[in-house]
Amino acid sequence: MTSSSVVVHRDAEILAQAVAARLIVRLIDAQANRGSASVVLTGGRIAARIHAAVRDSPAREAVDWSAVDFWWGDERFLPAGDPERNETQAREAFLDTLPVDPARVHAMPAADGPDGDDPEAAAARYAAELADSATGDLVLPTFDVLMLGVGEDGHVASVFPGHPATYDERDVVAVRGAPKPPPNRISLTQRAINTAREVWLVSSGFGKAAAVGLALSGAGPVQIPAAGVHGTSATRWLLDADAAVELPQKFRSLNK
Ligand SMILES: O=C1O[C@H](COP(=O)(O)O)[C@@H](O)[C@H](O)[C@H]1O
Repeated sequence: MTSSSVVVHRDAEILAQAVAARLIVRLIDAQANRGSASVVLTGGRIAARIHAAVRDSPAREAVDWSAVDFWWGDERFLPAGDPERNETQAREAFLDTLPVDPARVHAMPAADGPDGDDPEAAAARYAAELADSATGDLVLPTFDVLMLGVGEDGHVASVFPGHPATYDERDVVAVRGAPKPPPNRISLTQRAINTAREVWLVSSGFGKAAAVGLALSGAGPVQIPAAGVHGTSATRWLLDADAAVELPQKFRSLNK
């Protein structure tokens, strides 16, 4: 049984604080049930605020950070340490301040990594790393929570509207010619995203309102990739009030 919900917070700061609190509790519960936890991080502006809120929360002490696997939903295919890499931003915002196990921080390969400037080979390498962490016949580990930002155009991870990634049968793909810089990226596909127990779509600001509204109004997953993702147990839309201004009426009445 999968549940779907929309929660609207007053502003971006409250949204970031609330998502950080949710994330900490989710990790605590996963560790209580299974001894470890697995989270997929996203990039972007609201993610940076969530990461900082986790870092600054006293409740972070309740998580065994050495028993958390960190994965990424997408990466800007740039050299290691580039400030535009989602990995660099997450490390600086919170991972470098927490007692994580470096072997459990699974960054996507960089453009100066073992595959050089070849995003297809880098994507295949990340798929292999995921498969190595999977159990039984699975080719992906089971993610407890997978967070996504939502682009103004409705993209999630680096799955952009109308791009081949929207109908790719693989779990990890190289993206070339992305409409948002940089053009070369690596991304989980919607198919891979949809294996996570919980998928959280986090969105802030008026610029996201149209995409969020379309995604929750039945748009197709190629036109609006955010419309094509869900968790196996829960799908949560976590919004600030500005991102929620074009929500369909049925969601607005629940979030007055
Ligand atoms: O480029 C990307 O953009 C999206 C959204 O970022 P935002 O700053 O508009 O919130 C992000 O989710 C994705 O991970 C990132 O690579």
